[in-house]
Amino acid sequence: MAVEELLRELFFNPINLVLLSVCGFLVYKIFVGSRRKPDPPRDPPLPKMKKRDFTLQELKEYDGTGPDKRVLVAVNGKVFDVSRGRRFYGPGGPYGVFAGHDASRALATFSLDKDSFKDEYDDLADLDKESLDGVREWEMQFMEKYDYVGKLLKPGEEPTEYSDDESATDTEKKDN
Ligand code: HEM
Repeated sequence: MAVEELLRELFFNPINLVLLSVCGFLVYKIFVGSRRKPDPPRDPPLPKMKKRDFTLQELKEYDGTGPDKRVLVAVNGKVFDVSRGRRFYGPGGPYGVFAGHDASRALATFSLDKDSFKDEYDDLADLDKESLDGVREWEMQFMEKYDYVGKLLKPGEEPTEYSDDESATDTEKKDN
């Protein structure tokens, strides 16, 4: 009986139905969608970016549609070069909405809704501790997988002057 109730709750509650459809769509995009057409020839990996900080506006230029197709995503105040995860974040990818944006709120709230992306700097001040812990965990995952390029600047914050030979790093050792 408990299983029956669970299934009824899962399939007849509209919120669960919406969540199930979103998950189904993402699984489709990640696994099935990418298999339908043969993989296009891989672009050679991009050279590492010179280290620099970004305003929210500057970040927007790196949405994967520029001449070098570079994709940057900000998570918890840090900007990552996610170009090697193009199948996730590139145009048409399941997480393509993150490209050139601050993905912190979306990751913290596990929502791809357009309300998760603000036009102004988002200080996440309204989020609870659990969501903020969540976004820190995502930040750590991005640190492990992608190159750290620089900071996402708060309004009025001056960009750091990095030395000429500093390029994006796999870890953030130089900042802490
Ligand atoms: C509930 C439905 C969802 C399902 C079934 C799902 C499934 C997956 C799967 C299978 C992967 C790993 C793909 C791989 O490594 O090949 C993945 C990665 C990921 N998902 Fe989801 N996802 C869902 C929802 C979301 C949502 C709502 C978000 C964010 C708001 C999200 C953000 C991510 C991110 C950032 C990655 C990591 C991509 C990377 O490695 O850079 N997912 N997801």
